[in-house]
Amino acid sequence: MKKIIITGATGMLGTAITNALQGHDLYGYSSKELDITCSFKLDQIVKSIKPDYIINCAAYTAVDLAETDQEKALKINALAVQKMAQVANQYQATLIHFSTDYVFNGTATQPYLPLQETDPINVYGASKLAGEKSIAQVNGRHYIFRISWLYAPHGKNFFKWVAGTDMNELKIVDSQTGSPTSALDVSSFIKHLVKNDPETYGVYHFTNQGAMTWFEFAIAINKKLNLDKIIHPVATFKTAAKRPTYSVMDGSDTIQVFNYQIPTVEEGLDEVVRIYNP
Ligand SMILES: NC(=O)C1=CN([C@@H]2O[C@H](COP(=O)(O)OP(=O)(O)OC[C@H]3O[C@@H](n4cnc5c(N)ncnc54)[C@H](OP(=O)(O)O)[C@@H]3O)[C@@H](O)[C@H]2O)C=CC1
Ligand SMILES: Cc1cn([C@H]2C[C@H](O)[C@@H](COP(=O)(O)OP(=O)(O)O[C@H]3O[C@@H](C)C(=O)[C@@H](O)[C@H]3O)O2)c(=O)[nH]c1=O
Repeated sequence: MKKIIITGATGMLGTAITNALQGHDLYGYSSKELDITCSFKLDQIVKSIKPDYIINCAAYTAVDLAETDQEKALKINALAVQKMAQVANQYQATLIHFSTDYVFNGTATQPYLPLQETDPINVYGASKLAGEKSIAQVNGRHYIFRISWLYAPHGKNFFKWVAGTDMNELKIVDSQTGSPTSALDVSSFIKHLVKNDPETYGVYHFTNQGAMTWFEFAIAINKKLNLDKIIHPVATFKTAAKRPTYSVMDGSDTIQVFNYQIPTVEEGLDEVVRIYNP
């Protein structure tokens, strides 16, 4: 049994990780209970709990809003993360942090490797990259997992939007390719990591295996849930933030280093569909 702090514990990933880690000595904090930008409170909590792990699920994730709220995105996704890495180091805790496929510019034609050049094309991606860099500077016991296109039976996400919208006809972009990733699969992996920690710190990619466009993902959701919606592919969908055209990430290091078989995109979706309760 490990002592584990979870920040952003009521968000999509935080909820899934909290569920997966039941049985450990968990200290989960919503944004109201612990605002990670409050470094004094963060320090106080870590000092008093002295956890084995801090799992940071707190983040500014509103990709479009970030374009006009750069300061807040940076404060939460970079400055607070830097402090968290320092505090984790100070009290000998291992930090598990999550980043995104949006650190890449999307011009690649093959899956991105963890050490491949980053070049975010939107403010959210830039703020998450700044968070990664500030963790690396501290150079401690820190894992960074870049995940992508996260969805779950709970929380706010693309799967739930397609499943729950009243619209019978949807227009969905087929000009962006990535790997939809189940938060349940990320959580099962984190459970495995906490149990079998190889202590090989660094940046890793974790996504469900396989790739598709948002349009193809919408089609798959429509089919698996028997929604009977009409879904049209479109080349563009106007949004404030640019999104990478191709953001598939290579997770073979993760599979090897952690000795873990990552489920496919289809397996991930099947499990979420099975649990989803409209
Ligand atoms: N969602 C996705 O598609 C992807 C997510 N990621 C990364 O995965 C991680 C988890 O994301 P996800 O669960 O989807 O995000 P959510 O937006 O569902 O959850 C984020 C949580 O962070 C909380 N939060 C926001 N600001 C603060 C703060 N200052 N202090 C404490 N908590 C705060 C939010 O609380 P409140 O709601 O009260 O503001 C919310 O509960 C993030 O690092 C994200 O960048 C990576 C790739 C894809
Ligand atoms: C609502 C809607 C969206 N879209 C497009 C817009 C966008 O390109 C794509 C997905 O839209 P979303 O806003 O759900 O996704 P988005 O916010 O871009 O999701 C991202 O979130 C952050 C947090 C990450 O880290 C990324 O990995 C990624 O998951 O679908 C349509 O084509 N038609 C529509 O009707």
